[in-house]
Amino acid sequence: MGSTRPQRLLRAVQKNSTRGDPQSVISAIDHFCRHKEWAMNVGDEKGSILDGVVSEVNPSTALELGTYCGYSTVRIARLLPPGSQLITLEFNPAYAAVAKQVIAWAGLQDKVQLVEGPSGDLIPQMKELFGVKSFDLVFIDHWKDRYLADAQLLEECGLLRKGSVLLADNVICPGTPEYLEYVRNSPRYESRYFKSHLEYTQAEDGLEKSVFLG
Ligand SMILES: Cn1cnc(CNC(=O)c2cc(-c3ccc(F)cc3)cc(O)c2O)c1
Ligand SMILES: [Mg+2]
Repeated sequence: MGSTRPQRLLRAVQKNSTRGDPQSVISAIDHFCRHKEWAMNVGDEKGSILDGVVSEVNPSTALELGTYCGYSTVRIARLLPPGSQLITLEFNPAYAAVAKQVIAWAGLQDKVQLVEGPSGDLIPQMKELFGVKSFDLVFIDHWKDRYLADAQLLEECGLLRKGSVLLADNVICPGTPEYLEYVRNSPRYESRYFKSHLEYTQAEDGLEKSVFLG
């Protein structure tokens, strides 16, 4: 059985970055994806926008939907203040296994709770599993046809408070039309589009930042 792309990405991290140095892990993944094999990480250009939003929100409790190889998990966790937690949900066990090792290599395992399973089942368990009251920031980057359902589920489970920020990747490419329509037209959100490019390409993509108004 040959290696998978996530496994080759992990090997590139272990070869080309310094253990315990998150920035070097981010750079190693970006180099691998730009020069060796494209992979669906949020990437460096959209990643800088993500960094800005994380720094602005300065979350005590953050949620990520869609871990993949842990690239955005590392980007977010490296900016979290001491004592804060990032919970990241991944459906695919093979991705979760790689992400766990990437997060550990970056030395961020104490700030991150990686949970395997379907987001639709796990979101209603966040309070009982992790004692979460509400999320200050949610980075949405999983299956594009789950964005709307999971945003509404977060509302219904009382996991959003006045001022909670949703940041959604890929709202143009591959696109999340029903989610965009919802957050841009709902009186419960103040939404703004950050124009960018699909990771490691010149195709248009962007992030949608939506503040929950309560
Ligand atoms: C299988 N799976 C596990 N997690 C997921 C969720 N992520 C995506 O689907 C995803 C896809 C793309 C993308 C793929 C092909 C293409 F031509 C253009 C864009 C980019 C992204 O940033 C993504 O987050 C999918
Ligand atoms: Mg994405």
